[in-house]
Amino acid sequence: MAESKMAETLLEVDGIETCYGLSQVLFGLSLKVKSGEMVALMGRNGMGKTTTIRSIMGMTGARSGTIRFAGEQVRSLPSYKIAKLGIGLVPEGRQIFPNLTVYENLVAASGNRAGNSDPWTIDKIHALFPRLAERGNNMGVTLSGGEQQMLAIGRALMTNPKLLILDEATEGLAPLIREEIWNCLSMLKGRGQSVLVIDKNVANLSRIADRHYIIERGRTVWTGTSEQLIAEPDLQHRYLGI
Ligand SMILES: Nc1ncnc2c1ncn2[C@@H]1O[C@H](COP(=O)(O)OP(=O)(O)OP(=O)(O)O)[C@@H](O)[C@H]1O
Repeated sequence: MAESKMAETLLEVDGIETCYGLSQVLFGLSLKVKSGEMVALMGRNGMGKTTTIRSIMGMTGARSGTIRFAGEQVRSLPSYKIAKLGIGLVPEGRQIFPNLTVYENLVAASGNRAGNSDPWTIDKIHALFPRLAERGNNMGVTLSGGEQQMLAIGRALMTNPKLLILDEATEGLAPLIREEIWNCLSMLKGRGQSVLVIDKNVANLSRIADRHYIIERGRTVWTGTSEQLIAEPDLQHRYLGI
């Protein structure tokens, strides 16, 4: 049943504090993603969204608090172990492998550890983003920004993640490509994929995300559903500068 599936917490971040050297960026930040949910993380530049993702992934370890993923405590695990538990990351700046071909980028970390009954395959990724099939033999470095983002999403999906995280899903992309990425996210939500997404487009986020967290100076200052976010335009003005 969708109801009982929605009730299961996949990711639970509770009271994390994260620093870069002596500079503390997160001050007791908490959030949750339930199975099958699409959750948005919003906030103005520099408020700690990327640092939250880096903390979850173990790239910049949180010094306190708890992070549980799929029932396991992951706060002090190395990044590769956290990824293997089933988190697919589409990082800020995409970070595709520039000296591998598009095809090699897609298959480099592919797998189905979670035992997804309808796993992503290269053919399905090509059907989702036909441009990646056309450019299969091209080196990553030759791709446009939009193609790189499609590749980064395709690469993350090829790991068949329990949770897909996108940091700046559509930042810096041309309008048509942005639309393609939003359509892709809608389709993923329809498939029941759990997603944590950072983006600045509140209109699109409130169209497809189930819940939202607004971060201000390393703390969660608001959380609610899309309906609640739309009903409070003042919030967008106060915390998002819109
Ligand atoms: N490697 C780093 N070393 C020191 N400070 C950092 C580092 N990375 C980020 N910061 C600082 O941490 C704070 C939060 O940055 P973060 O990138 O998490 O914000 P953000 O909300 O993702 O913003 P943006 O939308 O600009 O990406 C900022 O003040 C930033 O300058």
